[in-house]
Amino acid sequence: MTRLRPQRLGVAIWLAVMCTAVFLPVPEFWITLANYIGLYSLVALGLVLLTGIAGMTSFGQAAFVGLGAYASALVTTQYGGSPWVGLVAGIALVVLAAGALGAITMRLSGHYLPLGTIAWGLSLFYLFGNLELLKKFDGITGIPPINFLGVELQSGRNLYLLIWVIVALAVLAVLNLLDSRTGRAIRALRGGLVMAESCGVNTARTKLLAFVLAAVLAGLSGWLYAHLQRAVNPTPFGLNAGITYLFMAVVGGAGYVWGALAGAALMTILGDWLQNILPKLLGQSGNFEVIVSGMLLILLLQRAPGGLWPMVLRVVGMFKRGTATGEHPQLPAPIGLQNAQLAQPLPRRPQAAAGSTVLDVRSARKTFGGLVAVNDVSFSVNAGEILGLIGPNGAGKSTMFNLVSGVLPLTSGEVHFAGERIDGKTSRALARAGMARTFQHVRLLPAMSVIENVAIGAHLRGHRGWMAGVMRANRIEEASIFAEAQAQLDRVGLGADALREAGSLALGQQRLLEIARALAGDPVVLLLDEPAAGLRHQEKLALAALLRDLRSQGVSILLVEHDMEFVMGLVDRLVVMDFGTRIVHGLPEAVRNNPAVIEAYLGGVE
Ligand SMILES: Nc1ncnc2c1ncn2[C@@H]1O[C@H](COP(=O)(O)OP(=O)(O)OP(=O)(O)O)[C@@H](O)[C@H]1O
Repeated sequence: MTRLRPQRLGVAIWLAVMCTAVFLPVPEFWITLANYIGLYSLVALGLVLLTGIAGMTSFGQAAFVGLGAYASALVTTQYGGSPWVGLVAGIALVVLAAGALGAITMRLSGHYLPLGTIAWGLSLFYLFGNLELLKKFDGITGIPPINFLGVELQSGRNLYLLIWVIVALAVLAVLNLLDSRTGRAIRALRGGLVMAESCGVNTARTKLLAFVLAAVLAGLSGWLYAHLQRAVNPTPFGLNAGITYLFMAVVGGAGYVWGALAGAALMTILGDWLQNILPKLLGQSGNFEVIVSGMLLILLLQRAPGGLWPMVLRVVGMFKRGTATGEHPQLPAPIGLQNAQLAQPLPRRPQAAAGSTVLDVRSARKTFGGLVAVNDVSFSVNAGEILGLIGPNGAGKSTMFNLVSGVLPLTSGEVHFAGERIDGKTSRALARAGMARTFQHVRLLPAMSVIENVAIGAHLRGHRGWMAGVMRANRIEEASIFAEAQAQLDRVGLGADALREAGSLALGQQRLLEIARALAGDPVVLLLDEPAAGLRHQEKLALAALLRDLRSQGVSILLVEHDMEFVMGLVDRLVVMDFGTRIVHGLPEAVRNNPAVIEAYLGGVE
């Protein structure tokens, strides 16, 4: 039996408390407030997924709430359908609309993305208000209540249980999703698209998925809203509401599932309390609560930039630290580690025959305007060897690395990998073909555990989708991916740190972690971009020892490095670049004594 993880236990306890509350003699007003918190939580939960976790800001979620609400209102009042048919119609409409809008807006980046969401948020609002079918700004009235197992959910008290069970299921679904192969891909978007793609994640599809799922949660909230209010009009689905939803997610802690609930509860209760108390204090009525709550929320965000939930976690952590042993804090074990006994070996790709050419760069050229950054450079990497590519600052090494790894297109020339021409292919296609890389400036997900970071590297070795993640139908695959990730961590010497936060590792360990992540993809060749940069002497020695080990296990490595001493005792062959040109290549000792190298490279070094 699977142990209940703290998060899941949290859902169970909280749901039990919420469900018991309705049977106590609590005032009707509290029930109404709790119902609205539930509805807002659903939308904020979608925003946590979309904005806090996937890193895409949307001001337009209220429009999806409106789509869910109007669809059910229309189905039930105009076509005589049941609210459940309305729910199906609403979700279908939201998926279609979000699919179409997301396909356009998710391509935007920077401030264009939020502006894009504002644009379609406004468009949908005015669509609701101008369509005769939807009774324009007057809206639709006479919406029937939901009938659940023969019971008409007429009152707020009746709907309360349904709302909170749906919220609990949604929280559980998002928690399950995030602890799955697709969830890690969504989280990887935050680490930069180049990193995610180099691990084989289809970033465009993953962004769209996050967008549609967030919209579905909003649509679900809209459906409940329509049957709670029994009337809909465009006002609650406008831009103001969109901003408020985003505020809820950010104030609660946009990076945390529980932050959605915290934010929705805080803003709803605070707004209501201020609305009651301010007229009494000020002796006059007006919308003062909007001004005061705005100021209070700014203050809160100043004190706690990550939102309310991280503050709660810190307080809980303080209590925990009292009993801690001084070890590094451990993150909860992902589902893949909890079911370790289910693990099966992941499929491995055929490795290249020893000595055969795995990577062949032929007259690669790259120009930036008039500057020739890489000038017809050729070299090859053989199976089971370490080839060093070195050169002084500005020699063109990074550009060469980007040409080989599919980040930059070649101006001319060819790159062949495992017998196939690969220039022009995406990083993702190269990952699929067996090329894995690390980054000059380490690119990890610092808040994620070490082992989950490595599991992202094995993305292409699994295939279960988001639904399997949500339904937990992925246990065997998750266990297999995590067994592989643990094996790679053991291989680089980080086995004992699997559940540490990746961001808490020293730089040298972070570089080892990147190598483990690359190895988790079962690569044919490993491309390392200045792995020794910024490392202390001991860390360099450990890294060199690891690379020697990997070579002895048959791994082929292209090592792009600035540090001459680091590569000398390590690589089998060296290629030296200067001013974009290959000036020398050969065995390390011969290269070291070559006058051209001494002049171009060592000449400038004391
Ligand atoms: N995107 C770009 N646009 C214009 N010029 C560029 C671009 N990228 C690199 N360059 C130029 O190409 C040349 C080679 O740069 P590159 O970063 O590849 O060198 P490097 O050998 O990796 O240097 P370092 O060790 O300092 O990273 C430099 O003159 C650099 O200014």
